[in-house]
Amino acid sequence: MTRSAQATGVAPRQAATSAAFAMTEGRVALDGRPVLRGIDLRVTTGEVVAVLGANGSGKSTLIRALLGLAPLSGGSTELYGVPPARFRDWWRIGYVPQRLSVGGGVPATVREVVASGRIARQSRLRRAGAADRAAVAMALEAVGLTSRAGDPVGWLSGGQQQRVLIARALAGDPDTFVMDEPTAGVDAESQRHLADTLAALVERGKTVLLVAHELGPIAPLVTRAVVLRDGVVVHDGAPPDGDGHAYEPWPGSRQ
Ligand SMILES: Nc1ncnc2c1ncn2[C@@H]1O[C@H](COP(=O)(O)OP(=O)(O)OP(=O)(O)O)[C@@H](O)[C@H]1O
Repeated sequence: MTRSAQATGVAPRQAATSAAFAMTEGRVALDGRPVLRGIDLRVTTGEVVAVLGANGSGKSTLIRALLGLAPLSGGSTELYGVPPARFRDWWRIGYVPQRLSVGGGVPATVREVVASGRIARQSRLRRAGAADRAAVAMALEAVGLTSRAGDPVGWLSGGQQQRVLIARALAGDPDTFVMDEPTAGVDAESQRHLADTLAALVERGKTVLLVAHELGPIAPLVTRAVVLRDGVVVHDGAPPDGDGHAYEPWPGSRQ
């Protein structure tokens, strides 16, 4: 009897590419200390996943490992079915790091930082054009910073700088957004802007993976919570009721 896979000739591996991220038994050691201790995580298209956990539980390290920024000491991870080292479609990922790191007197304007989000979309053959300028203008509008476009980013508040980073990711129109603590230390107005921006992304079927201490106004948009404790996943499922602050202890968590 012929097996169905042989009969159809369809490789079973194809299903894996629908996942934006797929980590299997992922391990990371920093300074010789295990920080991630065997993480299995698969994030599929259209999910809005919040990574929660106490300080030092490994949230940022997980995000960095998923993007190939922190090398694995064990296990494997893939972006859209491809290991990070061989991944080329970086325009598909919009990464919003925890903080803007253009201090030290770099006089970049808000518009310039946002425009840098178009780089993965450009090539040596095609320089910035009307489509890029339109995407930057739309991204600035989406985060409510159009009127500050010409200002040096250093003049903006922490919450506004966070919005610049989000606009930079929006400008690239990626499929997946990865945000490291977009709500941390951010004023109420910026949090509301973030919630509105996320709602529009969700509407368009984008995938979102974000790290948070507390979810605040974005809580209703989150479809799944992954809770870390000491480098392992102790809950993967329904998001918390309320603002996401009550992640520990987690009812029914895997201990
Ligand atoms: N470069 C590094 N070298 C050594 N240890 C590190 C390094 N970066 C992080 N760590 C340690 O790894 C652990 C996890 O850090 P990580 O930043 O991933 O946690 P986190 O959950 O994101 O924390 P927070 O909520 O405070 O941002 C912590 O104990 C931290 O001290």
